Amino acid sequence: MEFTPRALEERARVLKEQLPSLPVSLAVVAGSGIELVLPEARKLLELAYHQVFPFPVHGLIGHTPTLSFWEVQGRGVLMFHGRFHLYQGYSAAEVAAIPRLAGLLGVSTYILTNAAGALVPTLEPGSLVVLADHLNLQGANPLVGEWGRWREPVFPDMTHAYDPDLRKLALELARQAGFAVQEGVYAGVLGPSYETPAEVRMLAQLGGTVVGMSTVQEVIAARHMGLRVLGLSLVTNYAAGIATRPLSHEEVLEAGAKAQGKLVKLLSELTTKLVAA
Ligand SMILES: O=P(O)(O)O[C@H]1O[C@H](CO)[C@@H](O)[C@H]1O
Ligand code: HPA
Repeated sequence: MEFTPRALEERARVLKEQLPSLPVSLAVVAGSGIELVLPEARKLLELAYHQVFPFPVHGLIGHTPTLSFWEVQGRGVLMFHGRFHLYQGYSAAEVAAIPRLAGLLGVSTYILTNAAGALVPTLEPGSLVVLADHLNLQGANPLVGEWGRWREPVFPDMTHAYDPDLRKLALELARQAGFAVQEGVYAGVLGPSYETPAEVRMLAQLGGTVVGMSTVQEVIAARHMGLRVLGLSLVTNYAAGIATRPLSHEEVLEAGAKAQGKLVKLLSELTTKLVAA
């Protein structure tokens, strides 16, 4: 069955009845190998994605597909553990379902994390990139067709897709959490094969800093929903041709696990600051 705006709106209505009745201000999405918890907050509820999204959900290694609901200073924070990717066969609308649902549930700020490859040799694995912009090279857009007509604007401006104030705050807090951190541009490709060395050189020449197979559809949909967006790329590996050994998803997951302590610290600080704002 086709996934329609009506189906998502109906699911949001049902979820609102199931979720604790706290004002929800923030959603956080965990990328590949990134396990997120909020040590100083209370987890009030956890739902499997098949209970959350009105389309068939199939998993991917490195993602535990659940939505958890946390209470932080009397406010609700949604944590999406795992995302949908075009290369898994999901449509652009399904990939964009996470920010759209978050928006329908009342979220105003959308923080996404992802695992990404470094397009430049100076960016070491383990470091963090606060996204300042992106290149959508996936040949898809979640606003095509009826989803684009679902709400205004039909032609959303993407000049400040990644919120400048959130970027500043994230840079400061990431340093405090112990990350080597810089701003950069996310090159979003389709995957699931990793890039060739020639593609990596091209992406760097196009202005990319890191490369990954997610994020851009979500960010377009989030901006269409009027959400403020913060994008954080954990550099899990050097991209092909810069790396001295073959790329693997296992290496990506390992790098996520290694950075977990710092990521949890950063996300805890960010959520505390943002719910209070
Ligand atoms: O972007 P996330 O979902 O973190 O995952 C990244 O890691 C996977 C490749 O190892 C791809 O899915 C890529 O996009
Ligand atoms: O090198 C990469 N390329 C594409 N996606 C990725 N996700 C993690 N690392 C990579």
